[in-house]
Amino acid sequence: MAEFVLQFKEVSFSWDHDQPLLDRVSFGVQPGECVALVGRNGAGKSTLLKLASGLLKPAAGCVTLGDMDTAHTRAPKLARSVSLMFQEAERQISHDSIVDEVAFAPRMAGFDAAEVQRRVSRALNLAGLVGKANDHPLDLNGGERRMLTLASLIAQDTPLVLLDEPTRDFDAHLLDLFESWMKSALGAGTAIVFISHDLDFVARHAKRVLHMDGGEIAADGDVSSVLAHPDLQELSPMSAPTLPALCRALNVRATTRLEDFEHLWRERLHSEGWVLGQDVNQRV
Ligand SMILES: Nc1ncnc2c1ncn2[C@@H]1O[C@H](COP(=O)(O)OP(=O)(O)OP(=O)(O)O)[C@@H](O)[C@H]1O
Repeated sequence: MAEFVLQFKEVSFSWDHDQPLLDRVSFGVQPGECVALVGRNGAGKSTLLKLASGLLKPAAGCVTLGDMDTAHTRAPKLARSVSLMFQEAERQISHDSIVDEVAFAPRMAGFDAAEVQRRVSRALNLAGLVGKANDHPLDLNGGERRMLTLASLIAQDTPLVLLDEPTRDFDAHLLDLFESWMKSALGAGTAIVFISHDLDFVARHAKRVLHMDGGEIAADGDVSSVLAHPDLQELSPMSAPTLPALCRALNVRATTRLEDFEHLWRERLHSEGWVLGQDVNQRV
């Protein structure tokens, strides 16, 4: 079995020959990993996801999915290993009913009717679309259409899922459904690579963050080390997630876990001679 579900080896790509967009980018993603891709607008994040899906081919270097080189593997075979939600997710919807949209990928993959039915039911259930199976996708609002593309990805059931700003347009209910699906998919060993400008969402879910800047991966590490690093603001104008930003302002070691913050903050107050009571905090 391949060690990585996705690997970039020295990958370069440009839309315009005079201006390379990605310059010898290398990284690997293992089964069950949750990786966030962050960076300023135009850094090349969406392009990188399209290269990862095999929709684009590198100008130099290679992208592999398991043991398949995307440059030399046909799309139907790649589709068993990877699925992608576009930034403009509604543009990838092409059927007149929700159920047909979700059934399309498993049908194309050659599954029998019973398996297609099983996958569609599971996907509609996880995406909260059971009661709308026969509706037209145009009857859905923006967030629901994004959930419909998620349902199509769930029905595809690939070991690697790529998501380009997946939580745009979500209300609290859809975000809840989406986060539940994410946790269960990761628990089942699916690898997820997602782009997001919502750094609190990144801090809640990603175990690892790739920060793209200047055509390369400028930082690759856990959430606290990448998103709370002072260089982040210098690399690109992104504010840190709420908790690491608070830690920084209070001069407490950066963390993305509320329990850790509480512990660190109590330690700090204790070291400064404060006594913490139920109702009254006073200095001795
Ligand atoms: N199909 C295309 N043809 C030509 N240039 C493109 C194409 N797609 C993207 N680009 C250019 O490539 C650069 C990187 O775009 P990309 O969408 O990959 O960045 P991004 O980091 O995802 O940005 P954002 O956060 O705004 O979505 C931009 O300058 C963009 O204009």
